[in-house]
Amino acid sequence: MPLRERAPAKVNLTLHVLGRRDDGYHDLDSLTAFAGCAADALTLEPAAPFGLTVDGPFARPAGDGDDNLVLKAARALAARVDGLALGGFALTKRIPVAAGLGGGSADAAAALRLLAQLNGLANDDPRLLDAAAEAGSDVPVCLRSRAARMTGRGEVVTPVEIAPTPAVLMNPLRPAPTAEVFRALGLAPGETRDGDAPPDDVAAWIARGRNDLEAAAVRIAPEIAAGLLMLASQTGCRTARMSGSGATVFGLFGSPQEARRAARALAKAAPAWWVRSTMLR
Ligand SMILES: C[C@@](CO)(OP(=O)(O)O)[C@H](O)COP(=O)(O)OP(=O)(O)OC[C@H]1O[C@@H](n2ccc(N)nc2=O)[C@H](O)[C@@H]1O
Ligand SMILES: Nc1ncnc2c1ncn2[C@@H]1O[C@H](COP(=O)(O)OP(=O)(O)O)[C@@H](O)[C@H]1O
Repeated sequence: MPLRERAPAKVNLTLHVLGRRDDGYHDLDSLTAFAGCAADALTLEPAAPFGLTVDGPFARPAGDGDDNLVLKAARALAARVDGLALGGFALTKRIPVAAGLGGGSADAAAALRLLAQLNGLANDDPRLLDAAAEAGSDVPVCLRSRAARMTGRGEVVTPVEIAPTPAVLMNPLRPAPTAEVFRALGLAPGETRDGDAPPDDVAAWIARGRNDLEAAAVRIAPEIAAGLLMLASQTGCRTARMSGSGATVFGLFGSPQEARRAARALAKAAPAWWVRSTMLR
């Protein structure tokens, strides 16, 4: 029987960029949450040879080659754990790719959880955390897949309690490559910006927050501005913002019914977009 894990989409409720480091990465401060029903599915068959098959609506852009983050994460863990038992992975790809939803990172984290289960490793085993950080900046926060404050390059993860938050996610199905968006932000190496301590109240943290990558991402994918306008003008959402490096935008609502109603209206108004209503936690 294969082992199974869900790999839920990540949403950056806030994303503040605090500076560009000399190693080319940016220091971030982000309140991050996870979608209840926008997720990839990953299985691991211990008896099968090491490898990966991919199916689902976004199988092609994700690819099943060596650069898939599932295999990259598995190799990063195998390099740290002598005699690590592996197996055959099968991924069903339902999260749009290069969308600011951390789909590849969620898959990498799910692969690490499956390997931890197979090999009897604890969730807080430092080798698991190191392998996650090597696989990508967003992978550490995806290991737990519950709301957290993410700082540093992404590797410093502090759990945050948030009330389950009804949301609509919408993506124009145009990729917004993360590195390109950070480049478009145009910070010089070593340049820093002041960061504020977030308010204790999570609702205020979200309401007063922002996504510093929004303007840079709009220059690369102008549809983002149209999505934000649709959310703000047509749905009555409390907050409309971009997730990660885009191009996914999200609206936050007072109730799941309002979110579902808005998702139906948006899917009709923008039939070429991927639209989902979900709870963020
Ligand atoms: C922006 C965020 C916010 O959660 O999300 P996405 O838009 O990818 O979902 C993440 O920081 C993305 O994390 P991840 O997608 O894992 O990025 P990585 O593979 O580590 O890095 C890809 C590239 O993005 C840039 N990068 C990434 C993270 C970071 N803190 N600073 C950066 O400058 C670098 O140019 C790097 O080469
Ligand atoms: N399992 C995977 N799912 C999606 N993309 C993947 C995966 N493995 C590698 N990639 C590559 O990683 C890049 C970022 O993908 P993704 O995680 O979807 O971006 P984002 O974090 O912006 O949503 C893409 O260029 C894609 O080709």
